[in-house]
Amino acid sequence: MAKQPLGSADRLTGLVAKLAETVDSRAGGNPEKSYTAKLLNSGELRCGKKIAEEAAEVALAIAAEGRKETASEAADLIFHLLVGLRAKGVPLDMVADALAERRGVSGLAEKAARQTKA
Ligand SMILES: N=c1c2ncn([C@@H]3O[C@H](COP(=O)(O)OP(=O)(O)OP(=O)(O)O)[C@@H](O)[C@H]3O)c2ncn1[C@@H]1O[C@H](COP(=O)(O)O)[C@@H](O)[C@H]1O
Repeated sequence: MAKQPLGSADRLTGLVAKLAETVDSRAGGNPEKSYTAKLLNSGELRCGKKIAEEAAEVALAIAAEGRKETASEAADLIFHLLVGLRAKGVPLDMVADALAERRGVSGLAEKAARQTKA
């Protein structure tokens, strides 16, 4: 079966932007009423562990499950990544800066430059 392309990110970025606002709004909230508040309250280590767990689930889904399961695990990972970034105090603009700096630089060229430096 031909693999579908990623397609437009417009809808996803809009939803991620709203989710980021929700995550921000939950900081300092009641952990008994909000999973986000509970996770943020649990600290950076716990948030980091959840991201590792969710990332492993995405990896397993990509390797061995269907597209729907993979999309669902990816959504979990995006949510937990936002919570982890909030827990760490890393604004999305900083991630945007990191991504923007790499634009147009081939991953292979970047790796070769690192190996020359080492
Ligand atoms: N997108 C999500 C989202 N994705 C996943 N999850 C939760 O993430 C949790 C972790 O999944 P697991 O399978 O690891 O469950 P678990 O083992 O019970 O979790 P842990 O005890 O290990 O933390 C589940 O309880 C999911 O419901 C989410 N919880 C919240 N959101 C969004 O955040 C908004 C605010 O949620 P609250 O903060 O709960 O009000 C929601 O309206 C959603 O838009």
